[in-house]
Amino acid sequence: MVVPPLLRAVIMGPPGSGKGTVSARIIKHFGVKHLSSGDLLRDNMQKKTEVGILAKSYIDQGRLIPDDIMTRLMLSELKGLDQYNWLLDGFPRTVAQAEALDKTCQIDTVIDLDVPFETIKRRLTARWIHPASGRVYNLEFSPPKVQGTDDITGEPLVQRDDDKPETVTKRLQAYDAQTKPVLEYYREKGLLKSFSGTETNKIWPHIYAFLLTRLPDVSQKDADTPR
Ligand SMILES: Nc1nc2c(ncn2[C@@H]2O[C@H](COP(=O)(O)OP(=O)(O)O)[C@@H](O)[C@H]2O)c(=O)[nH]1
Ligand SMILES: Nc1ncnc2c1ncn2[C@@H]1O[C@H](COP(=O)(O)OP(=O)(O)O)[C@@H](O)[C@H]1O
Repeated sequence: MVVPPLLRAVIMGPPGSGKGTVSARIIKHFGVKHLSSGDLLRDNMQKKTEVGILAKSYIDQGRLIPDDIMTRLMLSELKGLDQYNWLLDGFPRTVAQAEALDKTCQIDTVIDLDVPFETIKRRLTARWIHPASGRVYNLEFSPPKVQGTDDITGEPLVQRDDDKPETVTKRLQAYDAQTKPVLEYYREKGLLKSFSGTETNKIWPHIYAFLLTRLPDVSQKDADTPR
């Protein structure tokens, strides 16, 4: 029997482009492991670890965490996922990170969410999260069932400090300067698959169809509309 190779995928896109939202749908349908650099950093900040304390000073300014720290953190987490299909979200964000990742494994798919900056700015001010799980809500697009509380645990939702308008502008500048070159890096390797649009619900069916060429849908079989 021929065993298909494990999925080694990355999801990219500017802050607020929907990486977390789309990742949750990918996990639900394709059962892959998800590793989000932002969730991992927020977890470290909440626990006040050495990395967390250091990361906070960068994140609050809308700046990227230095490559060596970020790469060490993510590659050490990835070691535990060796046997699984996985999806990286928020890493790599610089060419140096992408090169370090290439030294440890072979990425085969890069999903790029190409969403205009104007659309994003509006979304981020309405974003609320459940820090413990990384679940994401939006007051207009995907509100919680009960205002201010997580649907699953009933715990309070919070707004991210770095979703303030002035920090969002800095994060978008960092994306342009440091992360756009990563798109080029993967484009040249023939791995980049871009999905353009302003609404996640319109982009998602294309991503779903694309991934279906690689993995079976493991979610409930009777749900014929992929959501
Ligand atoms: N209005 C609107 N909001 C969306 C859409 N897709 C995602 N969002 C919300 O936009 C915010 C950013 O999405 P998120 O998945 O966290 O993006 P990420 O920063 O790339 O991980 C969240 O509050 C989402 O609920 C959409 O199509 N329309
Ligand atoms: N790969 C990375 N390299 C450097 N900094 C990172 C990386 N991933 C996350 N960060 C830091 O954490 C912040 C939040 O990341 P994330 O939650 O992925 O943002 P978003 O979902 O809005 O794109 C970033 O603005 C950045 O400061």
